[in-house]
Amino acid sequence: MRVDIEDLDVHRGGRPVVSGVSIPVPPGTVLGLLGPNGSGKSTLLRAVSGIASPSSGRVRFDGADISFLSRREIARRVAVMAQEHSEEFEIPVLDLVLLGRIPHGKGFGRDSDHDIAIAEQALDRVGAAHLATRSFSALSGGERQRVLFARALTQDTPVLVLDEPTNHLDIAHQVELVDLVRSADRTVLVALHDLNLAARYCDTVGVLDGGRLRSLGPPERVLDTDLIRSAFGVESTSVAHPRSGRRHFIFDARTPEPGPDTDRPIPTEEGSSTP
Ligand SMILES: Nc1ncnc2c1ncn2[C@@H]1O[C@H](COP(=O)(O)OP(=O)(O)OP(=O)(O)O)[C@@H](O)[C@H]1O
Repeated sequence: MRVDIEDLDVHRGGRPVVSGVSIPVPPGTVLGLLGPNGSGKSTLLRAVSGIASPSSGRVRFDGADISFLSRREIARRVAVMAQEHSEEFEIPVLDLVLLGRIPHGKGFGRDSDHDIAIAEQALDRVGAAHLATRSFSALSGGERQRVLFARALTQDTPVLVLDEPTNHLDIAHQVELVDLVRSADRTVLVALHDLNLAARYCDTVGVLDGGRLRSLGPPERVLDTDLIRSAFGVESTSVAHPRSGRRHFIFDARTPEPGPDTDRPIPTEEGSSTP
């Protein structure tokens, strides 16, 4: 399913936090949203999921403006894995994952064998089958994250919205999750802080800064040391990955604030300094 974000403005707390953002996301591609804390990534994703209402502009799923879709119609198109979740549910993991089937159900009633099979398969895919009978509230941060991803997969939507999905995950599970995202054959919008992960897994990256889209395009075109300096305030070195040859960033130091100390050399680990 195609997602189009068109000239979107979103206000929070009476001020604009997303301004004039337009991003076309072709079907089956992965868009990575990058940007410093508070740059508007979550707010943009909330608008794409129909949770936050834009003050102007629109989001379209295959051409349909989501402001004209019912909650159920939206939930059949997009599954959300939010950054913060208040789910201190004392319910078994499998039941939580089965909540993902609600938009497909005909009302309240017993879960069908088909629904249970989909939920179990999703738990298996995220390596959490062994957690099925545990209480969600008793899981670790990374285990919760994987269960919530299983719930999003169980919703079986053409679009996935993931807000920092690798938060809390150890490196093996980070790699596993992004591989799963890539192989899920869905249209994915994902907020990430790890620029190297984004460069490796996203077809397109959009860099937000102060609510505005600063740059949009393939990671190899968008991400460079100048952009990292100006958007994130960090000095970096770009190196070719020894095996893949892909560009990889090593982060060196915060860019000095402009002012009288700007010319001070940046200290390096060895104690020497670079001008
Ligand atoms: N409910 C709210 N009321 C007031 N301001 C809000 C609200 N939600 C978000 N904001 C503000 O909107 C701006 C963008 O926040 P948002 O969470 O979208 O940023 P983000 O890029 O996802 O940040 P992070 O990387 O820290 O998760 C921030 O300045 C934030 O303080």
